Amino acid sequence: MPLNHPLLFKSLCYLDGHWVHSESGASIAVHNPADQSLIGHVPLLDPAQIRAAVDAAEKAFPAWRRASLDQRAQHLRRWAELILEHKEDLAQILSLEQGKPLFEARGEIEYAASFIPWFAEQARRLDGRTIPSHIPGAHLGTVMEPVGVVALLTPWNFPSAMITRKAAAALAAGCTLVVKPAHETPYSAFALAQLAEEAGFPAGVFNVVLGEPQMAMETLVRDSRVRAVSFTGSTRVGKLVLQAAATEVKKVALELGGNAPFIVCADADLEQAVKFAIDAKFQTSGQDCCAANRILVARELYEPFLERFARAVRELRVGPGLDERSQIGPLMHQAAFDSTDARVRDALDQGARLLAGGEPHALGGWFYQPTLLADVTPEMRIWREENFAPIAGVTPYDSLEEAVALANDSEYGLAAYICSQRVDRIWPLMRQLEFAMVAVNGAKFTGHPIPFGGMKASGLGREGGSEGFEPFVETKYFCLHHGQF
Ligand SMILES: NC(=O)c1ccc[n+]([C@@H]2O[C@H](COP(=O)([O-])OP(=O)(O)OC[C@H]3O[C@@H](n4cnc5c(N)ncnc54)[C@H](O)[C@@H]3O)[C@@H](O)[C@H]2O)c1
Ligand SMILES: N[C@@H](CC=O)C(=O)O
Repeated sequence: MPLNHPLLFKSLCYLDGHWVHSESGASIAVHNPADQSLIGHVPLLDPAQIRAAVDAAEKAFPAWRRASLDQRAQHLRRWAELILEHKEDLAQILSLEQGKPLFEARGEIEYAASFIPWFAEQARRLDGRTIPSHIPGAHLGTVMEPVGVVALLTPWNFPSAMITRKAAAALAAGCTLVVKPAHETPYSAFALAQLAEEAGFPAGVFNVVLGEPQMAMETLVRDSRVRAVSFTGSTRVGKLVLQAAATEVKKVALELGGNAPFIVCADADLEQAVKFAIDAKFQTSGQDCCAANRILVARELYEPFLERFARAVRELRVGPGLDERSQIGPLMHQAAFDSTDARVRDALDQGARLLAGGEPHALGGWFYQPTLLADVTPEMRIWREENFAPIAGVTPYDSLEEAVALANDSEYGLAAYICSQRVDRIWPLMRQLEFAMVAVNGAKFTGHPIPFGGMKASGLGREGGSEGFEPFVETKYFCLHHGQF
């Protein structure tokens, strides 16, 4: 792939300011999900090399935490500038390895960069407080301290933004870090490390490792020097991270799966609701934790909504992410493709009505037709499981009470959507939904200033917003006995 900045395409891990191979020689192949062609091989480090990354981060921590906020912010701002300067190259790399359409890849790079200056600035407000004393002759207060070395474990669906959303907060707070990206999409992580190096971060502050996933996670999480772990990925693996962290006592932040309900109220503007549903369901080709997976439509609007929605789904253009015309890319791997098809078959076997798609796409490989299934019921896999694919399921409801009960019928609690023009409906609905983020009349709601996260099996903690510092800082209380003068 011709890049303006060829050094951004790196096939090595980044450890203590050096680009390293695996000492054991182990590596893993990375494929383009659009055609399964080989992109390259990347090193799989062994536990000793992963511990060496923690050594490096530990060694770099004292100087990094002592640096002034402005010194840290200077590196962070330069990193963000470089990311934006090389947006096109980064988007090409991202689309090549992840498969998302280029317009979304460019959007992800802007999104990824946006967290960095924001946290650099927001760190100015990591202030403590004074406490009116209950002890005679003592002065009481708090200061915020960085926790130390942190491990950041990230998924393949947002290979750049899930790193910067964590790393910007951790670095601005004064922590040093080890990133372990998904092995399906390591090149975006290595490119971010290359730009971190160019931005002048001292050696050891920012490290990127890869290894066999469970071993790498356990090596990092069970290391007592790693004081916090921030994980984004599936609920299944999130539980493993929580178990591993339990052997140590450390901070854990989990950003996990979702199964978003999308409620179309009887008063909704139909055309707007259809557009909003297309955006909310088919972003990231449906491989998005916030994807609108359970679309609930008031019975009186059900058939007109389905007719318009089916037309819009059929118009979605499927193709390789690197083709500028594509709106929907391939699924990430064979397992995702197989489970997508199995969920469609299961829904059809149980009586769902097929209104669009329903088959593997003619492009072959891991492309699947954008699919619309009506009359979906809670017994179907497509309802119960996180539906990480370009497949929409729609269900009618007869009362708002029923809509709330259906919406909350999920182990997940990440994002939810409401379409209505009536504030007397929106407000009570918003309050009753057991979801941590609710978007009303629009699919775009994420961004650097918001507390992104989930309740129930969707996670612990929040990322972005001022809440995003929480995993990376400790409140230290002091009691200074100064006598009576
Ligand atoms: N809540 C959020 O902010 C958010 C954002 C993006 C993705 N996600 C979720 O991520 C999931 C998709 O991403 P994914 O498939 O990469 O998730 P995943 O859980 O399979 O992988 C996430 C990370 O865990 C590692 N991993 C995989 N198996 C492991 C194991 N057995 N032990 C230790 N580590 C392991 C992977 O290499 C990767 O780095 C979806 O569930 C999606 O909803 C959530
Ligand atoms: N869309 C989410 C990522 C979920 O997969 C985000 O904005 O962080």
